[in-house]
Amino acid sequence: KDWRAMGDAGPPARKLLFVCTLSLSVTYLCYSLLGGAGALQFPLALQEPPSPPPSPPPGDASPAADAWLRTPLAPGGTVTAREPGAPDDDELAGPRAANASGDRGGAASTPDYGEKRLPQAVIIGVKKGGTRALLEAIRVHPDVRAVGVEPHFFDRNYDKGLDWYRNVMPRTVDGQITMEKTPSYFVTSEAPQRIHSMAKDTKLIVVVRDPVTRAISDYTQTLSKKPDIPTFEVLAFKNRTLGLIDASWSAIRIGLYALHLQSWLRYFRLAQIHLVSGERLIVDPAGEMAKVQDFLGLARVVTEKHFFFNKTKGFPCLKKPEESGAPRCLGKSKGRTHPAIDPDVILRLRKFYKPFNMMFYQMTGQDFQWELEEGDK
Ligand SMILES: Nc1ncnc2c1ncn2[C@@H]1O[C@H](COP(=O)(O)OS(=O)(=O)O)[C@@H](OP(=O)(O)O)[C@H]1O
Repeated sequence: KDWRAMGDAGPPARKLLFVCTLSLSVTYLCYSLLGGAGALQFPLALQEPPSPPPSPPPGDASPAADAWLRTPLAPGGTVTAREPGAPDDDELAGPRAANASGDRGGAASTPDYGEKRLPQAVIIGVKKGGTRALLEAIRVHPDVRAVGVEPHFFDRNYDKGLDWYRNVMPRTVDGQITMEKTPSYFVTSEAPQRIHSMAKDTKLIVVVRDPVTRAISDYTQTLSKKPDIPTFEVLAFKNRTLGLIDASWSAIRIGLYALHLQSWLRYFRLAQIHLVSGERLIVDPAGEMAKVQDFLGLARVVTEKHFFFNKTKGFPCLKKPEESGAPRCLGKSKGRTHPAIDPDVILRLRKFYKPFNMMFYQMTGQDFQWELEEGDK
């Protein structure tokens, strides 16, 4: 069965899709209703909370901790996306963000020729899925130029306008693809319509990862910045005795992939959305990159020979470029050790996500096998 064609399917398939998604939405709504007034916002409950307006550039101009490839200064870039507190791992603010635009390592690599263009392909999610690893690997391709930090245009900076967004981008010559990644787009309700109105043929890439592991990874990141937060087990439940999961907690909510994908399918055909397995990106980065390059219409330039497995890091890293430089692994905030979580809680979460995962497999025609035990995969 040609699952990828489902996005273009005729009325019966669409109807089935609608009915299934509706039933999941109702399931989610029941959760929200049972969970109390705080969650009575569906479908708004699926959106990220509105962000504060971007702050003026802060003084901190330390380099990105997490780039596989250090990015040079790009003339004119003025990204100011940031959270009220410390920026997220991939979100650099002010002057640091201005350094974001551009290319792969080395000051000489920022070309002053070519044109700044709006991106033709965007990595829209998911948070903690492996989006940085993917972006840095695809940037190795000579026909790809990407902005190094997350511009957050379609969620936080939309009022700055498309000229601002274009200016954030690196210069490209004809035939090169401009890219960016901002994982929060996937769960931003306005993002599908906004990206569609920029260019309806934009290629979208989503790196998905087992929603349970993703939630723990998300929590681990928050914990690293705010060590005093309650335990994962406490935050995961509205009522632990009743086994009622708190689906309004963003760490849980982001993993309801089927519901989020539904919003994108209102504006984009499934064939325009490429899903990368976050798990496979770690065990077989070259295999996933082959599919990404095919999707982007690029020659398969990024292959096995670009990766090696770093045992200390426990992840694949990029080999050093031929002429110079060191091998490039992602920084310390990528591939963190997760805290041990109560196995009963994990089990409960697996049950919670199962119908949403099944729906997601149906919608996409891909089985990501998140229900299988490690050994069975
Ligand atoms: N090659 C390589 N090196 C290091 N880490 C890798 C790699 N490939 C995938 N990953 C996984 O990426 C997870 C972080 O995902 P993101 O980059 O999407 O995070 S973020 O949303 O941008 O903060 C990160 O999650 P944690 O392991 O929970 O830290 C990694 O599991």
